[in-house]
Amino acid sequence: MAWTQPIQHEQWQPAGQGGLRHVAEGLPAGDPDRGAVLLLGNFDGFHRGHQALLDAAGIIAGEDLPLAVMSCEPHPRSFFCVADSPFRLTTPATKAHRFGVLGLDYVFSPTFDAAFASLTPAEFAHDILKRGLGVSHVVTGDDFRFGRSRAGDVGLLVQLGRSLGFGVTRVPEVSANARRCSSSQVRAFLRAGDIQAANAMLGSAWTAETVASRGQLALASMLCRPPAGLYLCWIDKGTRHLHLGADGVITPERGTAPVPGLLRFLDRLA
Ligand SMILES: Cc1cc2nc3c(=O)[nH]c(=O)nc-3n(C[C@H](O)[C@H](O)[C@H](O)COP(=O)(O)O)c2cc1C
Ligand SMILES: Nc1ncnc2c1ncn2[C@@H]1O[C@H](COP(=O)(O)OP(=O)(O)OP(=O)(O)O)[C@@H](O)[C@H]1O
Repeated sequence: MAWTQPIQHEQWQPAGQGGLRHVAEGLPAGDPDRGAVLLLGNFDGFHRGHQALLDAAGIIAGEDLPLAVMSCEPHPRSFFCVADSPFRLTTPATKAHRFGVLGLDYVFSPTFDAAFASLTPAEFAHDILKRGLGVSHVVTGDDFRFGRSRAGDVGLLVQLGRSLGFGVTRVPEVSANARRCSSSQVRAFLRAGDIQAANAMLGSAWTAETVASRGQLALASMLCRPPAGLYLCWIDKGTRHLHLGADGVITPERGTAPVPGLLRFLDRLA
């Protein structure tokens, strides 16, 4: 699929209807999705660093092995309450939609709660990756941390994989314009209104979910919010000039208000 195209015309489907399999706890013995190559991380907004992990995983999986991604809900940042304002790049629905478009076989989406957060690195590797999902291989970046208090790093994961019988691939850092690609940096660009820089790091236009709110159209409340202003957006089948208010309400410069769905931010005009 042409990931680098700025606008993708795939059909929007609400959460749970995209055909992507959601695995919350584990896969039963004999399940065809056991033995997958699994990307490890949060993957909020699928940026170019994440794409590099997917490319590496695709090569390992080839034609034979299932390809999957781990992405917890809620986002660990929400669980640990480290965010004082909406920060997410994707709603659960747009995230699932993106994973479906990328051709993954399933998303492992455990509930990130106190019990999950307190798993030790060894418990995560043994109970979740090996026994629960039966992975054959996992793929991470160089800074992946896991387990209680972020105690596990990629070196430990390699050791655990060796003793438990799954492979580990560490993908080198991917940068854009001399900055490490990261969801945090994309959020910072969006909050500064630098849509082009955010999109360069994402590798495609930031795709936000819009919802009906008190008779108006608004950005989904969990989403990171660019500053109030006029934006060039792609919606449905064409570009529109849309005002974004400080409260997240979206109004068209002219014409009828768009209906709730996907809004792709292309540039900030004013
Ligand atoms: C099983 C498991 C347990 C985790 N436990 C913690 C934890 O106790 N504290 C923590 O800060 N991160 C923990 N993490 C890491 C978080 O998923 C997340 O990567 C981390 O909070 C940093 O998020 P950030 O990379 O978005 O800053 C755990 C991850 C896994 C897979
Ligand atoms: N620029 C990058 N290059 C290579 N791997 C990356 C890069 N960014 C993230 N990864 C890897 O992708 C996986 C998912 O990472 P994660 O969801 O934490 O993304 P992130 O962009 O680092 O997010 P945040 O900025 O919120 O911490 C992890 O294994 C991580 O190491």
